[in-house]
Formats: sequence, C-alpha cells, structure tokens
Amino acid sequence: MKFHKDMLLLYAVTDRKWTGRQTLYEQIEDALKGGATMIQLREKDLPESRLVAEAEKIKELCHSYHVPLIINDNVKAALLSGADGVHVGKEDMAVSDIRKIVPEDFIIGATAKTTEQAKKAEQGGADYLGVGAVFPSPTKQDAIRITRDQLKEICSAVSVPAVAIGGITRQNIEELAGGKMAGAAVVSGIFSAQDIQKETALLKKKIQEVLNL
Ligand SMILES: Cc1ncc(COP(=O)(O)OP(=O)(O)O)c(N)n1
Ligand SMILES: Cc1ncsc1CCOP(=O)(O)O
Repeated sequence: MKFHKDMLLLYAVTDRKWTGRQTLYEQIEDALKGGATMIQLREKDLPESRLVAEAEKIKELCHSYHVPLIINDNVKAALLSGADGVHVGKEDMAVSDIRKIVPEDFIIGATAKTTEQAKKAEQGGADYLGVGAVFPSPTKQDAIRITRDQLKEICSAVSVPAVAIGGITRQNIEELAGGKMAGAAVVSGIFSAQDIQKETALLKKKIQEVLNL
C-alpha cells in the first residue's frame, strides 16, 4: 500500500498485555472500526514463525479496512507476511539498509528522539518518524522523554511527516497542540480501554481538533 501522511492520524500500536476478554485480532478489529488509520503489530516475545502467521491474518483484516499494517522491528517478518512496512529504532536494522532490500512501496518508519536521528532517517529513506516519548509511557516505562519544544524542533527539521508517541490519551493530547506532527501513535490509550472502538473514535475526533483538521 502506498504511504500517505494521512495514515499517521491515529496510529494504533498493539500490546498483547491488554488482551484477555478479547483476542488481539478482535481488539485490532475494534480499533479499525473506531477509525484507526494505521496499525503496528508490536510483539517483543513471539517466535518469528508465529509472528509471521499472526501478521498474515492481521494484514488481511487491516486491508479489509484499507489500513496499512506495519511490523515493529522485524524486517524479515514484515516481508514474509506481506505486511505494508516496518518500524525500526536505533537498535534495529538501519533505514538505509532496509530501503535497499524492500519493494518500492514498502513503508519504513523510524524512531527519532533528536534532530540528528530524524535527518539520518530521512536521508536513509524513511517515510515517517515516530517521535517521543512525549508523556510518561505505561507501555515503555524506560522510554526517554522529550519536551514539546523538542517535538516541534524535530518535526520542523525534516520534510517527512512525524507521529508523536508515548503516553498519549484522549485526556492529554490537547497539550501537544502546535506540535507540527501528522498524528499520534497510541498503545495503552487505545488497547487498555473497556470499549476500544468507542475510545478510538473519540481519540480520533480529539486529534482532528488538536491538529485543526
Ligand atoms: C510509531 C512508533 N514510534 C516509535 C516507536 C518506538 O520504536 P523503537 O524505538 O524501536 O522501540 P520499540 O517499539 O522497539 O520498543 C514505535 N514502535 N512506533
Ligand atoms: C514504543 C514506544 N516508544 C516510545 S513510548 C512507546 C510506547 C507507547 O505506548 P503508550 O501509548 O502506552 O505510552
């Protein structure tokens, strides 16, 4: 699927920790029904063969909503499953190396916590940046925090679009107004909700207000 910056508006990133009453597949379907514009499968503990099998099923689901599926960290699993792209951080394969081995429309997202990292990712061929953590994150408690000024600075330093990440909820998203990002990437703010579909829809409405869309 060809990347467009509108896909970043409400980027739902999974966390199996919140499953129980529902499967991950059902939770993702609810997020899609609520209007999530991009999905990232973030699985830190699944063996690669299971990751690929899960990703294949979830890709079909996402595509039935015309939403791209991105795989966290694992380029091989993303390619094998036919997912739309990969999101990498500084411990993962370099963006420029990924770009050399993937099909033309393959989406590459990269984490940037500084303007230097943002420029390097852009030069390497990243389609978008994930910038954060903008608030304390229940999902990644050791994530380095960045200020709102740093968020603005990073977004302004590059021409690729960026998505803010880290502890974003419907209650605090307003604090990011003027941040120059194209959207928000959210884990617990979506997947810990009792009603994921409703929360996703409310959060999306709020983001549109904050970004003046
Ligand atoms: C959209 C988005 N932005 C940032 C991240 C963080 O990625 P990374 O730095 O690789 O950390 P982990 O997700 O691997 O813990 C992300 N996943 N998504
Ligand atoms: C992967 C990642 N990178 C920075 S914060 C974070 C986790 C975001 O999860 P939450 O939305 O629950 O804070």
